[in-house]
Amino acid sequence: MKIGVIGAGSWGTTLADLLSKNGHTVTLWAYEEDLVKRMRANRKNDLFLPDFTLDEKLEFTSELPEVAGGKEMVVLVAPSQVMRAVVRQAEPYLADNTILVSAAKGIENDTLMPMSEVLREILPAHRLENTAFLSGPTFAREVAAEVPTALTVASNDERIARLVQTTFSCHYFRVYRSSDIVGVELGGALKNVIALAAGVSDGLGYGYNARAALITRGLVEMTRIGMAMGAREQTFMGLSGMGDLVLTCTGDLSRNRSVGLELGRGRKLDDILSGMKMVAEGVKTTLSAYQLAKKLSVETPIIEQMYLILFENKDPRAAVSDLMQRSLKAEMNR
Ligand SMILES: NC(=O)C1=CN([C@@H]2O[C@H](COP(=O)(O)OP(=O)(O)OC[C@H]3O[C@@H](n4cnc5c(N)ncnc54)[C@H](O)[C@@H]3O)[C@@H](O)[C@H]2O)C=CC1
Ligand SMILES: O=C(CO)COP(=O)(O)O
Repeated sequence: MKIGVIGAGSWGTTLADLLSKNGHTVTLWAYEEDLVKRMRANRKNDLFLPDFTLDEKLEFTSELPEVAGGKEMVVLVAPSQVMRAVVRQAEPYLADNTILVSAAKGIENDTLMPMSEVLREILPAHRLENTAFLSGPTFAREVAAEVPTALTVASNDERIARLVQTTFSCHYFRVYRSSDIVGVELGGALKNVIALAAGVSDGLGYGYNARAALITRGLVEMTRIGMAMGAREQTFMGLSGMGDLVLTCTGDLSRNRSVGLELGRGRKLDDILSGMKMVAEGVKTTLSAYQLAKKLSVETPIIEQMYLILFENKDPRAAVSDLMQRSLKAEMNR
């Protein structure tokens, strides 16, 4: 297949490399023109995925018409807050039957939309059946190193899900199918908020008990928001829900968990973010998730405390104390 990948961060670069190794003809678009020049010269993404030499057949561009035009599949891997702008610019160049695969994990600020709703708003109706959403426990560096990985693709159209599944799957990358788009993409977006909280807890020096509690109760909050948005409860028990939540709350490769760790150790958010080239999607998604939960009248105490730490400067220790001293309840798992 001829495939374009929009976004040469660590995940877009890794997926482009994988697809090229799978035998497809792949063009990777980077936002940074200089990076394109260096990737052409060195076959390395020194900004976002150093240490890996990219497949020799992979092509690079900074021109959207080149990555979008004449492609059977285009993979969207820009950060979620800029996805709308990037897709709007690329859309006019897409062929009528191009399949779009979104791999971003976030909820847009202001509109509070997951990526499927953003796409529904900006794409012409005929494109919507040709979309799929890829999510799951997938640290880019591990996939680039060909470590066994499993994840989920969701689409309304079973044929599209099957096609994406076979296009991406290989001996180290196993893709499962789902028809629950909102569940799959919200799992990936909301787990980042809980990963920030798990990082805060570890940064404060709390132990494994606290982390296990955050993961378990965090999953309940994710499920509640998801169900209020029309997702299936069962989806949150899968790779794109619990799978990605466990990975990101416990894995030291997580950027979101790292930001939380630094917050727990007492650093200020602006300070932490100013030293990062990469995106920690959970920061902006916390604001969206907090507002979305309020709008849907869903109880999400961990997300609320994470919002207060990030956006109202609340002391992390006070946030944990407030979580612990809420009124005592029966254990409700949804
Ligand atoms: N890195 C990972 O392990 C995984 C990341 N993801 C998701 O993939 C999406 C992309 O993240 P990463 O590849 O990790 O990015 P990254 O953090 O490695 O790099 C940042 C990316 O943002 C792009 N960017 C910054 N400003 C931009 C703008 N104004 N317009 C267009 N692009 C801009 C940069 O060019 C670069 O591609 C995110 O939603 C992330 O949650 C999903 C699974 C795994
Ligand atoms: O989504 C991811 C793994 O599935 C990557 O997590 P971070 O964005 O926290 O690094």
